[in-house]
Amino acid sequence: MFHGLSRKRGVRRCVKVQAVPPAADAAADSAVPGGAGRPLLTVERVAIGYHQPQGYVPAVGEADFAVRQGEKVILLGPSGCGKSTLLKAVAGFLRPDSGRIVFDGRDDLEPGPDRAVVFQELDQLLPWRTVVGNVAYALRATGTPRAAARRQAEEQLALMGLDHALDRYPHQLSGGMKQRVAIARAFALAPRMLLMDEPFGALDAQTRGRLQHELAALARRTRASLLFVTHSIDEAILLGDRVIVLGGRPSGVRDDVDVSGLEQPDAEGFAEARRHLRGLLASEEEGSEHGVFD
Ligand SMILES: Nc1ncnc2c1ncn2[C@@H]1O[C@H](COP(=O)(O)OP(=O)(O)OP(=O)(O)O)[C@@H](O)[C@H]1O
Repeated sequence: MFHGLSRKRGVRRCVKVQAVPPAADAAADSAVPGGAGRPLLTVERVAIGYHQPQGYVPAVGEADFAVRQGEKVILLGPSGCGKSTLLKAVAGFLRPDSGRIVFDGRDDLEPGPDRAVVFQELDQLLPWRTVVGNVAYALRATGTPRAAARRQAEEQLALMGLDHALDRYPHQLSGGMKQRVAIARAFALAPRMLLMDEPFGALDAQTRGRLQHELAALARRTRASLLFVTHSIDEAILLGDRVIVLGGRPSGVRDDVDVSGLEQPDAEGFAEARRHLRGLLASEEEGSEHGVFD
C-alpha cells in the first residue's frame, strides 16, 4: 500500500479497492473521477487461464477492482502477469473461468462498441480503406448513416490532427499517425469505456510523449472512462487517476494507487508515486520466477 500524506498537501493517497458489490446500475454511475457513484465496471474475484495441449495455464488468479464512470484506470505489472488477459476479458474476447465481470449492469459480455479497443499493433487498421474510411466504416457498422458517419469521422480525425491525411491509406502513414487513427476510430464510437493495450508501446519516445498528451486531453474533454495497460510507470502516472498494480503468478491485485492530478512529471507527488510504483514492481520481480520484464 502507498501511504502518502493528505491530498491537501498535494501528495497522493493510496486507496485499496475492496471486492465490489454486484451489478452496477447504469442510471447511477454519474460519478466524476475519484468521486462517489456506482462503478461502470466491476471485476469480481476473476480468474482466467488458457487451455494448452500440456494442460491448463492460469494467467489471472483472482483480480478484484472497479472503475467508475469517467475514471482513468491503469493496469501495471510485470510482463506475463495477465494485464492483456484482463483487458480482453473486459472487451468480451475471453470469459472468466471463475468470478465475474460486470459492465454497465451486464455480466454476459460480448465484444461491442460500448468498449472500444485500441491495441499496440500498428496494423489494426483496414489496409484497403483510407484514414477517413477506416473511421467511417466503424461508425457504419454500428448503424450510423453513411453521410453522418463520414462527417463524424472527419470531425474526430480533425481532433487528432489528421485532417490533412483523410484520404491516405494506412501504408502511407507513420506509426504515430496509425495509432492516432486507431484512437480516433475508438473515440468516434463514443464508447462507455475505452480499452487500450499498450497503444504507444511500438512508438518512439517523442511520438509516445505527444500521443500521451493528446490522449489525456481528449479523455478530459470527453470524460471517457479508460482502462489502459502499460509497462511504463511514468505513462501510468501521467495518464491515470488510479494505477492498479498486478503481480504474482497467477496474478492478483497488489495495490491500487491514487495518482489523480499528476499530469506533469514536475507535479508535486509525481516522484513519490514513481518511487512507490518502482518499489512495488521491484518486489514483484524478486518474487517472480520469470522476472518482471521477461
Ligand atoms: N493465447 C494464449 N494462449 C496461451 N497462453 C497465453 C495466451 N495469451 C497469454 N497467455 C499466457 O497468459 C499469461 C498472461 O499473459 P498476458 O499477455 O495477459 O500478460 P501481460 O501482463 O499482458 O504481458 P505483457 O506485459 O508481456 O504483454 C502469460 O503467461 C502468457 O504466456
